Amino acid sequence: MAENSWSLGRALRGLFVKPTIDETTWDDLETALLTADFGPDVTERLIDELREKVERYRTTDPRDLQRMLRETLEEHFAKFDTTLRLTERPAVVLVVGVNGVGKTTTIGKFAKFLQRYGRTVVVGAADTFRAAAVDQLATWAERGGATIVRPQHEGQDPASVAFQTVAHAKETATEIVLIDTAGRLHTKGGLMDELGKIKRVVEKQAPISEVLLVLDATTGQNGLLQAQAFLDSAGVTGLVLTKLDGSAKGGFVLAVQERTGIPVKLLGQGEGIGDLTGFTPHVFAASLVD
Ligand SMILES: Nc1nc2c(ncn2[C@@H]2O[C@H](COP(=O)(O)OP(=O)(O)OP(=O)(O)O)[C@@H](O)[C@H]2O)c(=O)[nH]1
Repeated sequence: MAENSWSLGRALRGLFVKPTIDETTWDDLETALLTADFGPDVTERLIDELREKVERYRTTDPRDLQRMLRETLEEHFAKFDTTLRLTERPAVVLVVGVNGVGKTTTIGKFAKFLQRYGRTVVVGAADTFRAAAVDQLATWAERGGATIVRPQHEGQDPASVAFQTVAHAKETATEIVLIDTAGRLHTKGGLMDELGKIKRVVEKQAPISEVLLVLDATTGQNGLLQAQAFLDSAGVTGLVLTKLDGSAKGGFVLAVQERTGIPVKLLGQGEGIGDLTGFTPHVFAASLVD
């Protein structure tokens, strides 16, 4: 498997080839986990669990520790149900998040991802205040093989664009609706009111299957603070982490799940249309450790 920037592999290599587990092993492991942005709480818990397992199995072999680390991480990742719920027809997905985190790009990549599974997709441009943003979304929707419903004029009520997008999906039997929403308004209250209105209007026609919050993995804890209003009141059902490529913060994936209690459902790992994958605990844990 090709080594990812966020893999712990390099940081841990020296540790697992040593003849025996000793105190420096634990120090080095702690440093590697903290560096990878697991955060102090999760790091401490992981180290405690691993020390306990090493003791229970009476091993001093670092290769056992490597296997236990992989298994422990997988157990932690798998505590959350990372499956996308897209069984309704149409399945409506609201995509939320602050500006600049990669929302537009993610929508294009997600459309492509769904298309690869044979799904038809329409994108609704309900972030209606910047014409340039709508054009950019249109470009990404096209790359992703989706149609787009645009506002009829700049600043059109976002909820009415969302309504028209779901109506279009029903008329054309399009299976999945991805709705782009605004990342910033003058007040946070205004933004949440707008999202609430979009939801109410959409739900007159179809249930909302997922509310996906897009987070930039390179911003770590700070990005979570910026997204707090969404976490508090947008009814987020899943997280999308973007910009994991080039980031050394593989641990953020676990830290963010534990801190929010919300599963990571998609990972963005590049600027290309194909650079979005689902999140599979087993695969991710193996890529982190091996
Ligand atoms: N390396 C990398 N870059 C990404 C990824 N996702 C998005 N980007 C880049 O991040 C920048 C912002 O992405 P956008 O999709 O425009 O972000 P946005 O949240 O829609 O931003 P606004 O349009 O300002 O609201 C662009 O330069 C993207 O190419 C990713 O997974 N990896």
